[in-house]
Amino acid sequence: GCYADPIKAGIDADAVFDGMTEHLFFTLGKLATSASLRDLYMALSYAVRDRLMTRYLASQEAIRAKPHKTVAYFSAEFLIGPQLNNNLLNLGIQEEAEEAVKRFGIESLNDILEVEEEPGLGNGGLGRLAACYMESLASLQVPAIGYGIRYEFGIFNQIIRDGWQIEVTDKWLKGGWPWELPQPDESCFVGFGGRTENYIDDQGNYRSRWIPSEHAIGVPHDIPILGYRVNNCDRLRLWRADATESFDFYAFNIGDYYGAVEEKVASETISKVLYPNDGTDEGRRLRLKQQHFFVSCSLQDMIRSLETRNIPVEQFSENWTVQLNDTHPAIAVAELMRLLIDNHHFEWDQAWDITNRSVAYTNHTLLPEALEKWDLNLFKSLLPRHLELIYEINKRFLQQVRLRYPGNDLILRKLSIIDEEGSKAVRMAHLATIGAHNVNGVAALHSDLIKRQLMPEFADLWPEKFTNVTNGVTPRRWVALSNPELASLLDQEIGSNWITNMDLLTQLEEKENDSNFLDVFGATKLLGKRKLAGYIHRQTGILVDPSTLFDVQVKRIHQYKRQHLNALQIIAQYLRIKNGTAHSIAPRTVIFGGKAAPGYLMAKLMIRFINGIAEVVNADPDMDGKLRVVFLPDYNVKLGEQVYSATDLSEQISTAGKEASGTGNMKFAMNGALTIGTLDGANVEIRDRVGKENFFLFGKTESEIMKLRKNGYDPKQYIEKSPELSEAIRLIELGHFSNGDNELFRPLLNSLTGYDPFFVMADFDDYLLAQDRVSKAWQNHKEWNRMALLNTARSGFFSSDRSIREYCSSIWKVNPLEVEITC
Ligand SMILES: CCc1ccc([C@H](C)CC(=O)N[C@@H]2O[C@H](CO)[C@@H](O)[C@H](O)[C@H]2O)cc1
Repeated sequence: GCYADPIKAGIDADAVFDGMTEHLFFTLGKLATSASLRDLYMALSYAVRDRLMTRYLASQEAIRAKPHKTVAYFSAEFLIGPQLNNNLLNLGIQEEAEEAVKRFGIESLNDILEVEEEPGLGNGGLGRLAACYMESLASLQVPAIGYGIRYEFGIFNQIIRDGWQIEVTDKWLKGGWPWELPQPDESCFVGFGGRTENYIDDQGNYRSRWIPSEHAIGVPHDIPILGYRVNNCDRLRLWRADATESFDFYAFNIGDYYGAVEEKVASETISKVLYPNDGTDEGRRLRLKQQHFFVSCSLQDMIRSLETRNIPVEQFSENWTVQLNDTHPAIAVAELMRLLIDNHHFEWDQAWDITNRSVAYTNHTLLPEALEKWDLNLFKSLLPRHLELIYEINKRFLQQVRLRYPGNDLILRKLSIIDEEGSKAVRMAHLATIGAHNVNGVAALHSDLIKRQLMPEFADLWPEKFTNVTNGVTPRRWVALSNPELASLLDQEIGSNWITNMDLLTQLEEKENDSNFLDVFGATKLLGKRKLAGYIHRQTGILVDPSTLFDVQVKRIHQYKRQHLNALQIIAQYLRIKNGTAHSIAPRTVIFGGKAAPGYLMAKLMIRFINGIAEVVNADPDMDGKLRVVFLPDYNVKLGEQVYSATDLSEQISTAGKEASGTGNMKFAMNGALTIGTLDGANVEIRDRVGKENFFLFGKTESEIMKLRKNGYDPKQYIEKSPELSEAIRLIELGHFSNGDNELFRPLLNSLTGYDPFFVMADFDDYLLAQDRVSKAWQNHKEWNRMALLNTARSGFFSSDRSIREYCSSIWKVNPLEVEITC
């Protein structure tokens, strides 16, 4: 059924206005006359949420009525970003909302959108990919649930003080968040610690069971994920941890007030905060607790949904397909076995068959320090029953390996889930790979390196199990929402179907020599740059000229992403201008953005280094009109929406073989930025598709880096060979960018001139040459716009709709489900 009341469901401006007025009055207890911007944001959000509900409920009803295989996307992170404008776009009522808010005397809808708090429930690439995938699943009408954790505090807010990153707690929930629906009656119990015991059940079967010493409750909070202009509205089910016993009266009565709330505090801590590391496994007990918590709640929830629909649990894999977003939810392999064997009394083989058929695993990084390995004792103390099951899984697996490689003990040690070297540990990537029916990388080169470098033995054992699905990004948020000028130009030029069929963009190629069109295309970029210039001035006080080349590197700060290589190149440009040898350099504004993990000191020093350079360059009159350097604080999804549509040059300069894919690179290309980059991750596929001539390539390939590493790499050789590089280093050593303090950047210099693990020195000269090619190309604006247009025209492949279609057909074997809404 549907809800026809116009105040709740009408999609014209009047109805939206009435809906807002009603929520102001009844939900927020405010009169329009005294409503703040935030009140109006909440009122509009509730009014929009009303208009999602019919689709939201109909989508669930459709599955209840006719069982349909559903995707369960398990991720410790979902970086969903601001929700209001995305829901207005996907409902198709942006204009109506614009008109409605104007009736409250508001300048524009943008003023309302600006006050929205974004849920920072992720660190970077992995979390944002999960969000793009959830939106594409709904837009492609594929039933899906994203299962994760409702962190009370998300990724920290970043402020820059005296050039240093300062972390500030992210209180995203303060004042309430309108986009979630708590469902306490669907809570789940989760155990931790304790012991296991064997017993004989009343049919005389030998069984094992877990006696946890600690429990927590998982309360689900559902967030509707509406597809673009379809009835399908999937959901994100995020678990909040609560105490089984929230107040201990006995403790209170004897005056032990802390004791009275101790258990509550302990349980709630589980979903208190997101771990802010983007690629370094810290192996903290609470992190493993978080992983088991949301995985157990989710699997219990999935089994319960079968039972409530009277579908036998035996048919789990026909009704659910589980995607593990990296190893963070890999405990799912053992937890599903536990639930099927201990709770539903399945025999081992049947339970394993169901698990193997249902689970697939995506790897997002090759960095050794990012591969999760849990200390055996920690694992045993927290999850004793799971360890027993993992031992059994491992035993049976190694039997297979022995058959395949008789007498080869080394390979047994290499493949075992249990790492016996040094302090014993549980290798989660091995558990995921053994338990899954499919393992994929996130770009062609990365998937190849998984087979050649990370898991050669597994790939040799199960070649068909290892596949590739190159990442993608949703064009709804990353073009239509964040670049409305380009979107309306596309609508005019090729109609509006591009937004759900990005391959249509190739029609733009016909316009590559249409200079009027190229001018209009260039003009949309300039509009974005003007907006960003305004934002930069408001945030940092730095005045930048939108007519300069906007050269942008925004992503998490990490040595392998080589923000310091970019910074060194800026010093070289600075020196050329100072020495009067900067003949043909393009006037540039170099923009950085990105957070460093709080414990990652070298990354934090890289931020200080960039700000040190910015201070000197921006204060030097010789640089006026030639060079400006900006570090944009608190880079997140919202800021990203402003940056991708305002960029001429996209910096994708990681050491070849280190960036699994990258997704920012795709967002830039879609919005007509040219890429300067290495043959790493998805850069390879971007260059192949947009055309080698429309991409500024530099740097050593992955195999050249391997050779260099194997044959012994001495960065000093490269410094000596490069006058501009050695001059730049000399200037840093003099303290030129640190007010004369020549100790401040010592650790950075020592790393670069000593071991240089990411080959910054080896790629410097080639990078500088590529930047010269950029400067030269920038001189000819028409030619630049032509290349930019071809990047947009040929970026259709990088839509997350294409990625999701590949997952659906090659891994999940699921089909779309039309959701009928009969009024
Ligand atoms: C255990 C700590 C930890 C936390 C996060 C991660 C993520 C896997 C890191 C991450 O975000 N990887 C990025 O995933 C993107 C989506 O596939 C890729 O585009 C990026 O190249 C990859 O770095 C690893 C380890």
